[in-house]
Amino acid sequence: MIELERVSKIFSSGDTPHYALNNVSFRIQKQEFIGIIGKSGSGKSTLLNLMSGIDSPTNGSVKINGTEISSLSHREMTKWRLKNIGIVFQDFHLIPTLTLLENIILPMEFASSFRKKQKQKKAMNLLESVGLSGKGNLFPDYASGGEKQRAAIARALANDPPLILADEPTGNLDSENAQHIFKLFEELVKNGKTIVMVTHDLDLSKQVTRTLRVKDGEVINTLFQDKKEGLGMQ
Ligand SMILES: Nc1ncnc2c1ncn2[C@@H]1O[C@H](COP(=O)(O)OP(=O)(O)OP(=O)(O)O)[C@@H](O)[C@H]1O
Repeated sequence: MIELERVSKIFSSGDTPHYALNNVSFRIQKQEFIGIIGKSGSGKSTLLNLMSGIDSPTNGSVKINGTEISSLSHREMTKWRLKNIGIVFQDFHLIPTLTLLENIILPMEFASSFRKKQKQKKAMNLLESVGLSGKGNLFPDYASGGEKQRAAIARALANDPPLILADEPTGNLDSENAQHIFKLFEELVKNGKTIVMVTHDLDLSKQVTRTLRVKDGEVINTLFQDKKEGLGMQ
């Protein structure tokens, strides 16, 4: 599903190049639930931004589902991303002037051939699947943090992408809501999605199926989580 080969990302400040990522290679299979962990500034968000095509690598190859995404033009990338990747942010990024339901319909307006009624129905189904039945007419400002994040996840699923990338999706939530979001992700993985989630939450990072640890721009090890036997090094 995801294949990074010798990927580097260099940001230049003045004359000094800064390697946000340095020669990173790994693969992620379909239906894995990956946690990306590491200290602040280690390169986690940069890694996620390269996988989503929000940013492009200085060197190396990023393939998602066989597509070399850095070879896509900006226009092609936008179109491709709408169908292939759902993105969930720590601070939700919901549009405040649209209701939760309208926020979920929005990505379908750009990428779905559904008629208006079908889009509405799909959005209602998604709302129900994230436990927000009856909340579709709420504006984001009147929804709780957990509700906003669930709506943001429903929006990420609107065009049924195979891959969900989430940057600190539980960072603004209390532990109970964080667990709800985590359970929702687990359910999505069971139903065929692949999820890559940056997290600072150690409890959650112990519950995913695999962890990539980023340190100073390098992915230094890969831990497999076997729920019965605990963590084991690959
Ligand atoms: N656009 C940019 N220009 C210059 N430097 C950048 C840019 N984006 C990130 N960096 C630098 O690259 C490094 C990695 O940043 P990144 O945001 O990926 O870290 P992170 O692990 O996600 O941190 P955090 O956990 O605090 O969000 C940092 O040193 C950061 O300052």
